[in-house]
Amino acid sequence: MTISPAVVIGTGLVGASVGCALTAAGHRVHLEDRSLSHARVAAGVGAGTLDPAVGTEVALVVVAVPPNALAPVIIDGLHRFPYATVTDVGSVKAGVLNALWDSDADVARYVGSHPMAGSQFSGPVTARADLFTDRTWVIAPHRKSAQAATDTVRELVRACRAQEVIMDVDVHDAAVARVSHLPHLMSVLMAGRLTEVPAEQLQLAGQGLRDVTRIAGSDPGLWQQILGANSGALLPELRAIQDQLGELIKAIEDDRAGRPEPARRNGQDGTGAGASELRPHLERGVAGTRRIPGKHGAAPVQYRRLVVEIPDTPGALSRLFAGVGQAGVNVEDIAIQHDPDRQLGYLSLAVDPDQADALSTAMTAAGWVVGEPDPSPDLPD
Ligand SMILES: NC(=O)c1ccc[n+]([C@@H]2O[C@H](COP(=O)([O-])OP(=O)(O)OC[C@H]3O[C@@H](n4cnc5c(N)ncnc54)[C@H](O)[C@@H]3O)[C@@H](O)[C@H]2O)c1
Ligand SMILES: O=C(O)C(=O)C[C@]1(C(=O)O)C=C[C@@H](O)C=C1
Repeated sequence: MTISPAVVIGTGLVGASVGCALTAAGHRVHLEDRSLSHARVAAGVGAGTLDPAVGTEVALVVVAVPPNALAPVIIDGLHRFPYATVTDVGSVKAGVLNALWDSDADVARYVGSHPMAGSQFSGPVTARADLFTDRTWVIAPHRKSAQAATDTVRELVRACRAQEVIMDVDVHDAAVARVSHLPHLMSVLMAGRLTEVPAEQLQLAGQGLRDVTRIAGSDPGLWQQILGANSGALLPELRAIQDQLGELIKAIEDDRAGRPEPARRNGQDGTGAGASELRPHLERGVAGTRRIPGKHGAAPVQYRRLVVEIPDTPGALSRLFAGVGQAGVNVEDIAIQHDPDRQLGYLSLAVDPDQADALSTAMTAAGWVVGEPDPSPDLPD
């Protein structure tokens, strides 16, 4: 299946990243955007050329415009590029397809798709050729999609080094309500509360808060369109969370009421009837995080994390990784926290649980200060 030359319409974060990935894979990419400056910046970061494509030669059109603009731009693309497969990267699929059924466009050449990769940023300046590497990319053929069109989109996904998942349009929209849109709103609510927190208290913000609020920094205009396009699937999820929030509040109220007054004042653990009601909520959270697939879409793997103190000096990281390599251990993930008071950081290494003890011993013998391996299995990222 050939995907060259390709046209990317909408050269913001996702479109320019597609352009960069395809260009890096050796394909010719023509860029279009209603904002000429976006297209220019996209070309500047290596997403493709501003030269117009010859309509009859184009093999693939990737539409990466905001949700409300998707359907008309796809329809226009099907008309202007009469032999091309047209796909889009929109976050919600059913409404776009319904609009296409109502049009006179050659719908057989359209196969929708959705890379499950992005960021809180917008525009081509933040584009990255590796945005989709190893990330899931949903392909959602419909009942009239030509097999050749689906195969062309599969080739696009391969060229962007993503992992394809073929899924029905409605199943996709229900899934993203749960794994993308509801999490987004939870992050928004949490981050919104911060507007009422005094600045001196915000100084205490740690990584947990940053993890929970990152995506709340996304473009409200884009998300208003995404959420509006998927409100049917989203509302039951929101109501379920509303119920669970009520249960959580009650559990904490009962916990509080169950503590004898001195224990409550001293902040001690309660022994009253309500004291145990909170725990199932916390355990359910742990169970949920463990269901998130691991790297490369594999089954969830519970790694263990070793925390190694690392001096803030040149070459320290490379010495540390050389030591890990000599111990024959593969590092699955890393994270660094900086000590606010001392000139050192803490490097957290996620490794196979069977190798954690041996690595800890080897690193300690080599002079590193290693925290005890966390006895509880790590949760997947
Ligand atoms: N941001 C993410 O994390 C993410 C991830 C996956 C998919 N998506 C989807 O990708 C699409 C693009 O999102 P983004 O984050 O790249 O947005 P963006 O704002 O970074 O880019 C959108 C681009 O489309 C252009 N545009 C708008 N209307 C147009 C039109 N009618 N014709 C031509 N160009 C037009 C804009 O000028 C802009 O350059 C959306 O449909 C979104 O749902 C976003
Ligand atoms: O910001 C990120 O990390 C994302 O991957 C964003 C994310 C997601 O929720 O997974 C958001 C919306 C898109 O439709 C796809 C990806």
